[in-house]
Amino acid sequence: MAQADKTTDRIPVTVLTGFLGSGKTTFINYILKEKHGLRIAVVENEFGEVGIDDGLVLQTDEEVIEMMNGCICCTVRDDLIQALTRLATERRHMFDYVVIETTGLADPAPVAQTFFVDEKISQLYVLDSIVTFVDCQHISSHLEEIKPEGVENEAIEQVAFADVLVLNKTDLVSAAEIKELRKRLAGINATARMLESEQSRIPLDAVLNIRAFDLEKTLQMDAEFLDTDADHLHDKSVSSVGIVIEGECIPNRLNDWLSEILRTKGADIFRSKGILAMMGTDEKFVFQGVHMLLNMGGSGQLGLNLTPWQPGEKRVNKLCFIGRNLDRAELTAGFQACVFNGKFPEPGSPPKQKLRFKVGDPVMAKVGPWAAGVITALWYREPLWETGRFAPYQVRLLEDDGLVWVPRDSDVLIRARDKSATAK
Ligand SMILES: Nc1nc2c(ncn2[C@@H]2O[C@H](COP(=O)(O)OP(=O)(O)OP(=O)(O)O)[C@@H](O)[C@H]2O)c(=O)[nH]1
Repeated sequence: MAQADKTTDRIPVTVLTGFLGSGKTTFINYILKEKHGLRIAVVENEFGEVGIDDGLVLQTDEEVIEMMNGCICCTVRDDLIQALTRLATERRHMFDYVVIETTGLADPAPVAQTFFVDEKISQLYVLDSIVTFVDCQHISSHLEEIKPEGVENEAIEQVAFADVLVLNKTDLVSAAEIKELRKRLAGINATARMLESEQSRIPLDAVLNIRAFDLEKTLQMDAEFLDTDADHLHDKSVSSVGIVIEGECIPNRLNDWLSEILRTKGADIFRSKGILAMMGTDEKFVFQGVHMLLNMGGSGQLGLNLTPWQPGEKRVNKLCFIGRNLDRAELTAGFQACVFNGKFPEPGSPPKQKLRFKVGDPVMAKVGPWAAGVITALWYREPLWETGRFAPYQVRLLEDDGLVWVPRDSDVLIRARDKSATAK
């Protein structure tokens, strides 16, 4: 792959755009891991009261600059100009390519415009291309959204301005849906090259250093492209709620709460993400939601390998929700209830139901496959379970001495065992 712009010595820039959750940060992490011979500086911009992406971008030797609090296409454009000027003047020896990740709600046009209308920036940088990520599962609903008068549909703008369209998350849709989507996207942008990907994995030479941005073509599509006074309006009903709360989360409560709000409000919650402290582990937990789809796990499991919570370090949970008509008080209270407040709930009384087995009985328990065990407790409960929640049995498994609890006294989950056959 070529190094910097040899002819002019200007630094090439790729602008990454694409609706919330389409796979931009996944792509950034992919390029930071790949060997491509380029030293890349990454500029991150996030829409959201609480910055999460700086934690979700892999730690590398590359330059990563985070710009927060506002949309790169409007309020922080001056910050972008300053950051790019500083990079080129103070740290020029450290990189030869720039990738800018815009927020999922950014209109790419004003960002692209910066490389033509700002004199200094246009001398230092050349806009290589606008690469737009598309979440194959969710893009259609965002393209169809009716906006208030004068407010632009960001998803359409992002597709319209793309030099390359990356149809990501092909694992979540059928081949027929992809074919249909290709037609629809071509209707908005007939000239962009389309690539398909899973986990944002695309050949890097198809998106970096391709010199695809064409000012003539852009001006034909949008005659006001270079007009710095042309204003654009964002949809004010879309906002973000950031939550920062110290403490440790109770895993099953958090899981139930997140699943419930995404199940019931996922149409309006476009995007959710967070970095969390969980009881019983020093590992940081990450959750990522796109509408109703939720991905949650230890940072290792998600391939992020964040530095674990250190001894003495305050465990501060950071979450961000972006969507339409969000209820800040309800979201904050809901999360607060998932954080352990130092008090264990009262146990309450177990149900009056008569159980089939007693302590010491040999049983087979369904833990994936059936496993032999012995009943160790009746009406078992975990200390953090809500008041009145009990499991009929706790069972010690013979194979590894592990303890499990059985949620129902039913033959589907627990059966009598012939003691002589498998007892330890
Ligand atoms: N199933 C599936 N999930 C994916 C794929 N690519 C990314 N994801 C997941 O989608 C979620 C959002 O991905 P991100 O890369 O954070 O999206 P983004 O465009 O940076 O999102 P914003 O920062 O909100 O604009 C994460 O949970 C990813 O792991 C894919 O190809 N298939």
